[in-house]
Amino acid sequence: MSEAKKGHVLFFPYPLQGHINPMIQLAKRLSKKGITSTLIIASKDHREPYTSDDYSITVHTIHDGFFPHEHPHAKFVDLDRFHNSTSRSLTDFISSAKLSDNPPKALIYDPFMPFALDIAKDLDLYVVAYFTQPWLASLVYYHINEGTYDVPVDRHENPTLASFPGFPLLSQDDLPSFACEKGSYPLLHEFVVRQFSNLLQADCILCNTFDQLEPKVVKWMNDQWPVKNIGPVVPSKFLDNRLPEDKDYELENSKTEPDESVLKWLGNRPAKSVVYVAFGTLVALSEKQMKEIAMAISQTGYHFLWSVRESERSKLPSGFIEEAEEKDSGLVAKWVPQLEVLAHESIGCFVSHCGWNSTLEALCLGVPMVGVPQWTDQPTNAKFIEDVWKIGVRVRTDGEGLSSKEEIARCIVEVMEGERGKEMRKNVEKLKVLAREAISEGGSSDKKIDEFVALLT
Ligand SMILES: O=c1ccn([C@@H]2O[C@H](COP(=O)(O)OP(=O)(O)O[C@H]3O[C@H](CO)[C@@H](O)[C@H](O)[C@H]3O)[C@@H](O)[C@H]2O)c(=O)[nH]1
Repeated sequence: MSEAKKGHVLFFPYPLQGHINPMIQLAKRLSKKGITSTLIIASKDHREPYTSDDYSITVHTIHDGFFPHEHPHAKFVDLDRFHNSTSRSLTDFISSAKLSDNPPKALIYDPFMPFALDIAKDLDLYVVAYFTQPWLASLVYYHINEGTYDVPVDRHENPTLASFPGFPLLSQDDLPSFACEKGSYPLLHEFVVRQFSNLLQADCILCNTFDQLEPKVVKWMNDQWPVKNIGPVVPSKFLDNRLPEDKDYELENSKTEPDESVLKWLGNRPAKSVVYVAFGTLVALSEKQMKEIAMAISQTGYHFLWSVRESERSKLPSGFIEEAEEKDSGLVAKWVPQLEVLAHESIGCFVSHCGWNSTLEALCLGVPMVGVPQWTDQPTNAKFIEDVWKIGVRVRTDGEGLSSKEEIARCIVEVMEGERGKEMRKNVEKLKVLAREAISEGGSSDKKIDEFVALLT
């Protein structure tokens, strides 16, 4: 049962699934601790508000300035339009919410949208920045904003190792993609660095990580800002099980049924025998890279489950899906219940782009990884996966950023049955225990959530 309601909090996630999910998960945890939560999603499509009974979370859409016929990614290109229109919509939404019977006390916003902080401050709310990417990437952006790290003009000229407090030395390949060369991704570079432009005015800063995962980085952070690490906010069923109904990232009334056929297929495979491959919700690999991965998997001879979004399927080698089905060697699905899959005993390793949610999920479920990072925070996450936590390996690339089938196959075999693979499995099991402890009653993240709730009530 939920506690009696204590206060009302607005959540304002950056409108991408990988950012919305950690907000939903925090809202569920806060709701169980007595907070009423409203999730505000900036969108070009209007949807009537709906409430999830289980968690007292209401979801509202506000207009982001784009039109239904425009490409869903237009808002990532025309940043000014997104900023100006969404600012107006957010101001209107908060102003009218303040006149309601249960006015909000606080706004939890994604620092990808620093304008939300200014709006909430002007409207007299307690303002909370919630990072859904790890400190590993965010701190690099912070140092760029502060002028304490100068992004090189050419990543290949004079390659030096970048040094940041609490970090191992980072090569250009380990840095977040927006931070390894001046002029590459200029819009996105400015976008991620701007997160820190007004951050000091936030009343509190949260992050979806846990203290024991990045202890050196966290120690440095704690000396600078009022930070609370409240993660991992992976659904409770796969962690502490204190919210038994919290089985996935969705809210009750929009749930899609899990794809039983995938789990049934896994059920017929021996323990730790299947290679699971997935690249999250955004990454679009080149056709060449998809083919190298497909050939690598076939070459290793392991059973595989590959989640390939509809838009990516045409990049697979022709006949690949049919041959896998015929030989019963693998399954290509359009979308899989990833948490259920990673929790399945048949899974031996996870070939991943190292998005932060996927990384936390693998770690919480004790699955070693083969990292094929593509961009944004993924290279830095992969560096920690391989060299700091030692729970996986990262595939190397050639001068054009392509990983060959031989290299991918070598990494998969190493994790599945090499000596290092055994160590990785032990290390990931240890992190799994620490992750569970952090979010369980009295754990570091649970305490931080309680402290946070106390600030709001
Ligand atoms: O078949 C699938 C494939 C994915 N997922 C889920 O989709 C999410 C993917 O999230 P993530 O691993 O973070 O990848 P992206 O969707 O690519 O996330 C974006 O946002 C993240 C958080 O900011 C960043 O770390 C990434 O680099 C960025 O690409 C995870 O929860 C997965 O469980 C499924 O449930 N089924």
